[in-house]
Amino acid sequence: MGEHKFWATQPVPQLGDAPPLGDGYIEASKPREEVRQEPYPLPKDFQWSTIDLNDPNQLKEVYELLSSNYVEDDHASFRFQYSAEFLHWALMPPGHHREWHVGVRVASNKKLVAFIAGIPMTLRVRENVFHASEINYLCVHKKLRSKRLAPVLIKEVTRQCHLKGVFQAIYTAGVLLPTPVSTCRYYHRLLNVPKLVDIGFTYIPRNMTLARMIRLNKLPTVPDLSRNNAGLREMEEGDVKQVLSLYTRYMQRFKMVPVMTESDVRHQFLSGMGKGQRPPGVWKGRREQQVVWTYVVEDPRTNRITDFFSFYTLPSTVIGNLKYNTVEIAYLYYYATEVAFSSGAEEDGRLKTRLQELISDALIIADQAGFDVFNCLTLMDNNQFLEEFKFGRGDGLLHYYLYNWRTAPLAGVEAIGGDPVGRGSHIHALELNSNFTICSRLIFVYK
Ligand SMILES: CCCCCCCCCCCCCC(=O)SCCNC(=O)CCNC(=O)[C@H](O)C(C)(C)COP(=O)(O)OP(=O)(O)OC[C@H]1O[C@@H](n2cnc3c(N)ncnc32)[C@H](O)[C@@H]1OP(=O)(O)O
Repeated sequence: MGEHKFWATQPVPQLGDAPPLGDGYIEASKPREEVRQEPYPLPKDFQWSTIDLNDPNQLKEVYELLSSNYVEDDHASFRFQYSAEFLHWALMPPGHHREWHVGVRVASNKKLVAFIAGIPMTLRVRENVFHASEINYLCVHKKLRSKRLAPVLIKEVTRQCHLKGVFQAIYTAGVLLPTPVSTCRYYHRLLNVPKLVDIGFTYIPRNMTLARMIRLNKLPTVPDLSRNNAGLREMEEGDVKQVLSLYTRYMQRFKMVPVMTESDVRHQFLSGMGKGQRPPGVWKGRREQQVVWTYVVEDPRTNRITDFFSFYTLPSTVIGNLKYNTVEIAYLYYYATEVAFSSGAEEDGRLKTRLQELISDALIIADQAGFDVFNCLTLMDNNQFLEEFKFGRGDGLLHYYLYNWRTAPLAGVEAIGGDPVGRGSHIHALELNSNFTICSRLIFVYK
């Protein structure tokens, strides 16, 4: 991994450190008066700028910076294309701080050339629950790379977190830094096969034809749990309490999870639902400006919410393709089911069956809404459906990091049946070209 001049100075586990014996902070928290009061110096010609994402012009500036300069795959074929609605949703959860949306501008013309953002959260790592910030969207304009601006941005957002009394953080990156707490792999379920072949996201293997590939990936048009009064419908405001309860209980299965409140659930699962109403029972098409898609299953006899699942939209720009500008990608978000709490359900396969019913419907909904591909990571209970649903192993890894918190490594990729390579190639018998290296919202839950 070479030398890390910056990371060697930070309170993170260093390479080669022995796994910690117990969990805890690396550096003690400081009282506010001991936190550095003035911003870190920037190179001459640049200035700090707190970004007000409620101002549509500033939101657009961030959107434009990221659209042209954010994460690309290794072959420079795809680049994340966050929409303004997405950024508004992802960066303004309940309790967010304007000061944690840190920008750098050129002093002379005020052009936004770098950005980093934090949002507050409550995190549970094993049995410890603490306030943390989730850091994301670190971006330096392509023309200003390799000038050590990134460490200054990181130090400044850290200072801003310290000023609010937050001394721990979580973040993900495609690059390997000191030192991941876990690593996950992306998996992809092809939906619009001809387009994905056209743009080079995937290809037709030698012993396969396009027609056969389309047939193999074809999905039904109506979600199964919407038939026979089985209770599938979009989540609504009135479901918040029950979804929170289901989420909280289900997440007990995992070792690293965001702890949510009612307002978090409302924000994460409803506020990005977009404009307008889709009539009940209509599965085709999408709402204007919709970022997150959340569905619940309501037991028609008891009116209890027994399950939920969600996914969000994050298109990627297709770089240099004449036919297509973007690839529409759905990312699996959170899900939970009551079945997990009925005794013996895991052992006798009922949990697996139920998860498959839910995710199968998520795929159908995404397909009907015109998504090209459905992504997920090797975390939560995703190993229960990757193979059956023809998810293909991607070539992108996502490393998870904790700042100023020590804990033994958590299972990530290994959670998938021990041999992701074999299983992955078995699933699809084809290689997927998709090194999407960072998740827009973090989903960090491991067994
Ligand atoms: C208590 C609260 C704490 C809050 C803070 C918690 C920590 C948060 C940490 C941030 C979490 C971010 C989560 C995300 O958003 S991950 C997404 C990152 N963004 C992109 O990949 C977009 C495209 N790339 C760029 O914009 C630039 O290449 C970036 C900005 C990434 C680096 O710019 P540049 O290429 O011009 O480099 P430099 O000369 O300025 O600086 C070089 C130094 O920077 C270290 N580096 C490079 N990439 C990353 C990276 N992704 N995370 C952490 N460190 C990174 C690198 O190892 C080296 O340090 P060292 O190896 O010498 O030591």
